[in-house]
Amino acid sequence: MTIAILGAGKIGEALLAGLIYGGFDPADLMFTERYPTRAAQLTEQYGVRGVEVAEAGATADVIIVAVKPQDIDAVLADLRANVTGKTLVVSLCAGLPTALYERNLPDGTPVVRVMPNTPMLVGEAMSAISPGTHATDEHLQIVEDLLLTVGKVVRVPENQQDAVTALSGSGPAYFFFLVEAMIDAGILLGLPRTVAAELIIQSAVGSAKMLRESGEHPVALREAVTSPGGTTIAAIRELEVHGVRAAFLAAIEAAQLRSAELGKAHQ
Ligand SMILES: NC(=O)C1=CN([C@@H]2O[C@H](COP(=O)(O)OP(=O)(O)OC[C@H]3O[C@@H](n4cnc5c(N)ncnc54)[C@H](OP(=O)(O)O)[C@@H]3O)[C@@H](O)[C@H]2O)C=CC1
Ligand SMILES: O=C(O)[C@@H]1CCC=N1
Repeated sequence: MTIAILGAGKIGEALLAGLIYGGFDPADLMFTERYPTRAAQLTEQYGVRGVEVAEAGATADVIIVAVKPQDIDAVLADLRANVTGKTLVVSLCAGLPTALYERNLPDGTPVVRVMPNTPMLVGEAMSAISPGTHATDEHLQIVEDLLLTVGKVVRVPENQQDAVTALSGSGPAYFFFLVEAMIDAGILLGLPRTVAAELIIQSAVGSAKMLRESGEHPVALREAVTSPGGTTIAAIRELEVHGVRAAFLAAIEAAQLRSAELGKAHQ
């Protein structure tokens, strides 16, 4: 099975690296990139061929679209004439519905919409997949197997993809933002930046492992840290006073609305 990744930017390169790390033969992979210097650098690093979108469309069994949603029209125009209705098309693009691809590609084209995230780079992606009209269970299985090499996969109805995008697609950015803010707090308290960073990053990794491995609800884990009359409850009170929970609800809702907007721009 040959796979072409269209747009080897942040998420496209993460997938390329992850697939190779997961055992794919670089000879079965190709990518497209607009700038020759970037393409040459990727070829040198991964041993994968850079090609034009037209060649990728004509030769690959699976096309994975990883360009920004704003760039999709040019890609569809280049693909249209070069794919057959049998090529499996996988979209990683926020907001873009499978119907957009189905309308612009040959009749019967199987399309699977995916929302991955960047922890793919370390084999810890969370990806959600949804079939378009012509994607069969077999197509979904192909995509699921590909993504299992770089992390976890869930299947969701397509109408949940904007919410997924807001939660796990953008999610790593919220955690990084939190870590950044906590390191700044360490600076405020007079700690050297390197020490503050080590304290917070290890606390983040340890907390994530506890969430995954203990099977406990986050509330129970937080309560176990929160001693009566102690330090943690003093901090939690400030988080509540500053509306941090409400800020997360509003922020994630805004991300969902933006995902839906990106889709509407291409209807
Ligand atoms: N970053 C993330 O965490 C996630 C991103 N996504 C989705 O993945 C997609 C890519 O995002 P991201 O990787 O962040 O963006 P990037 O801008 O890093 O990557 C997009 C890449 O596509 C290239 N490109 C654009 N048009 C073409 C074209 N016509 N032919 C070939 N290459 C092209 C761009 O080149 P150039 O640099 O020249 O513009 C760029 O290298 C988006 O649709 C996004 O919604 C999904 C989940 C998570
Ligand atoms: O910010 C974005 O639009 C993309 C989609 C999800 C994560 N990054």
